[in-house]
Amino acid sequence: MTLSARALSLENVRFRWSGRAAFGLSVPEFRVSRGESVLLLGESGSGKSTLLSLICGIVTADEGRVSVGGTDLSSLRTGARDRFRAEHIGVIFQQFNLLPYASVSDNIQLPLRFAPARRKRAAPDEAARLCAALGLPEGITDVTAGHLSVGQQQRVAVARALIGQPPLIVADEPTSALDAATQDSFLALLSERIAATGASLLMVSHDERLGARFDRVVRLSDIAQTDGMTA
Ligand SMILES: Nc1ncnc2c1ncn2[C@@H]1O[C@H](COP(=O)(O)OP(=O)(O)OP(=O)(O)O)[C@@H](O)[C@H]1O
Repeated sequence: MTLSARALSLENVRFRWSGRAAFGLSVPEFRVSRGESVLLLGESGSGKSTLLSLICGIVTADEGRVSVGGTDLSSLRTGARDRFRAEHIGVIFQQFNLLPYASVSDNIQLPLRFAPARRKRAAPDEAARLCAALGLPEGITDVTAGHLSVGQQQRVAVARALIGQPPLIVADEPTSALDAATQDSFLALLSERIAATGASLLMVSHDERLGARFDRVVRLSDIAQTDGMTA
């Protein structure tokens, strides 16, 4: 398999947060193939969000290489990295990060503002279609995001990650606020939508029970060494 066939590849990566309680993470090798879904398990404070920040180019590795779709993120300057992320990665944050005063439709379309190629791929009614596919009620696109239930916010965050079909979806504990039954139906919906676009999914969680819905389950401790204060 050629490097460009990888959705994601980390090689000999080292990263350390600065500051007194400096936490360091090193990842000799980690890869995700195109179309593959991977659940990355780790305890709270083990470095999962740090790893996702490296993968999204929010922070850059001190050493080694993080490549998304064959592009080495450290070869891009900050602005170019932000645009690259908007074009190629759909991110679902732990707290969803919706704009509370903006409509559902504007929230979903937000990444398209910074990503012309992704914008071109998105059909004019894609926000509404994604909402329908994710089981949100008709007409919700005009509702202000601050008025939504937690479960609805979560679906809107997924629609925002999926719009314009980015090749990699990255999710940080998106089910932590849900009960077990809702978690399962949410994950079923997420997997189905992602399979429909052929994207790869990397989700991090501390919850082993979610594993059945993924092609592969990886423990952070199997791919990374960490040091420093972790609490
Ligand atoms: N912006 C930051 N600046 C400095 N240190 C940080 C920063 N973000 C995280 N850390 C440190 O990195 C370590 C790992 O945190 P991280 O959030 O990556 O773990 P996690 O596995 O995602 O935890 P959780 O499951 O609780 O979200 C912690 O010691 C934390 O204090």
